[in-house]
Amino acid sequence: MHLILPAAGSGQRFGAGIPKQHARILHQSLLEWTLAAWQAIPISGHKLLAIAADDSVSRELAASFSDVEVIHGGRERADTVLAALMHLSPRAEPEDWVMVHDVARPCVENKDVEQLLQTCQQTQVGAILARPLTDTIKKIDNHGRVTTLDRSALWAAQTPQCFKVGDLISALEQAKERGLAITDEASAIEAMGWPVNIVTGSERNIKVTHPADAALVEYFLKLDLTT
Ligand SMILES: Nc1ccn([C@@H]2O[C@H](COP(=O)(O)OP(=O)(O)OP(=O)(O)O)[C@@H](O)[C@H]2O)c(=O)n1
Ligand SMILES: C[C@](O)(CO)[C@H](O)COP(=O)(O)O
Repeated sequence: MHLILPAAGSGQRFGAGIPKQHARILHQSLLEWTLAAWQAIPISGHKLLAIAADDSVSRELAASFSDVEVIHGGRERADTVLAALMHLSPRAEPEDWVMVHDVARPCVENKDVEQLLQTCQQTQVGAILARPLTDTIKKIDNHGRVTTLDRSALWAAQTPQCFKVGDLISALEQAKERGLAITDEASAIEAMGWPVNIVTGSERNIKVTHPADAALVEYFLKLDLTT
C-alpha cells in the first residue's frame, strides 16, 4: 500500500495569511503533526508528500522524514493527487492500493487505516472513511424554498481514501477531460460508475478548514499526549 499526502493547498478558508499546513498547533505545525501520525502507521510502499512549488518550509521539514518523497502539487486538489500518482506509477503496479490523505487531517488513527485497508483487500473494492451526518440537513432550491433531506443516507467524506493505483489514475484523468469538479478521490471513481465502500471513521479525524477546527484538533491532540 502506497501513501499520498496532498499538502499543496493555500488554506483560503483558514485565512491565516500563511498556508494552513504551517499553522502552529501546540508545539509544531499541522504538517508536522500529520507526518508524525503517519510515522506510526505501517506503510509497505512509497510515501509521497505533494507541496506547492514555492513551499521551501515544507520541503525542509519533510527532509527529516527520510522515507517521505517530496513532489510538486497542482492548482486543484485533484491535480495534486494526479501529479503524485504520475510520479508513483512507474514504481507501482496498477493493482497496488494507494491511500490519499489530507495533510489537513492530523488526527488520523491507525485503527481506522487498518480497517480501511482490510475492507479494500477483502472486497477488492476501493473505500473511504466517512461519518454519518448528525445535524438535520436542509436544502435550499433556486427559489429559496427550504426542504429537509433524509439524512439517514448521507455521509461526510473523510480521508484516507483508498483505491487501486490504475483505477484512480484512469478516473482522475477522465474527470479532468470531462471538466468535472472533483473534491475527493471517490467522486472521480463514482463518475466512472465504479463502486465505493464506506468505512466509518473517527469523529476526531476532522479536517482543519476554518480557524475553529484548529482549536478542536488541538484539543484532540492534547488528549492523545496525556493518555
Ligand atoms: N491544489 C491543492 C489544494 C489542496 N490540497 C490539499 O488538499 C487537502 C484538503 O484541501 P483543503 O482543505 O480544501 O485545503 P486548501 O485548498 O488549502 O483550503 P482552501 O480550500 O480553504 O483554500 C489539504 O491538505 C491541502 O493542502 C493540495 O494538495 N493541492
Ligand atoms: C477530501 C476531503 O477532505 C473529503 O472531505 C474534501 O473533499 C477536501 O476538499 P473540500 O474542498 O474541503 O471539500
